[in-house]
Amino acid sequence: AMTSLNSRPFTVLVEGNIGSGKTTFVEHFKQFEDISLLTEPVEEWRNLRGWNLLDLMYKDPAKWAMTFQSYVAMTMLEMHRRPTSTPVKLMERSLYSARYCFVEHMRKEGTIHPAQFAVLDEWFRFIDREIPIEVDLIVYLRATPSVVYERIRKRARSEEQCVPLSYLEALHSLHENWLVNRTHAECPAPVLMIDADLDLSQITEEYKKSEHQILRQAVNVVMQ
Ligand SMILES: Cc1cc2cn([C@H]3C[C@H](O)[C@@H](CO)O3)c(=O)nc2[nH]1
Repeated sequence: AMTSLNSRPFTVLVEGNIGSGKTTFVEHFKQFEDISLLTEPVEEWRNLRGWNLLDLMYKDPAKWAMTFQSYVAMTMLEMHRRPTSTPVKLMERSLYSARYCFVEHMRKEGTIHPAQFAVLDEWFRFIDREIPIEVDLIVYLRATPSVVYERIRKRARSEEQCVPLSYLEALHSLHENWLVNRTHAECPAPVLMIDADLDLSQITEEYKKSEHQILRQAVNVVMQ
């Protein structure tokens, strides 16, 4: 296994809409011993001391979105800061998709009150200013909203069955703003786009494209 010569691992964020295949993508990299995989801690959000915050949020967003997003942000910060012994670290989602996609949408929709947004945004700014979070590459699983809508229905994660297509379209636009139009300067890492509309049989070829990018860049970092 490659040993990392410098203090921190080559860090890759895996980003994309609900149902775009992030967990499947991350698990594809289980085959590499030099990569640590940090999947989205959905089970923590579904059971915090017995409370299913994900379900509470979907059932009563006005009451629970703020609580849910503040816990999500904490779990994301923990993942960003989690030490890994491998030269490469792959993370599913991030504090950036939390702020620029989900919290941003809830602010625009009024699901989160402006005063609640101000508190969350102060937290994000504080973390961005005070806590070093390094990102070297973002893999964007770019999918059409109608495609992920169908997948969510098939996947049948109970809390998500009420997710309307309009929500997925709004989240898609926010991902496009962030990762294609690059409207947020706080996360300047290069973006590698994957066509996530492809179904499982075809997508392995797409993964290979990113494998090469990730491992080659990782070797560069390690050999620096
Ligand atoms: C960073 C971040 C991830 C994330 C996921 N979610 C929801 C979308 C999916 O239904 C589920 C798992 O990604 O959690 C959310 O509402 N807010 C989030 N913020």
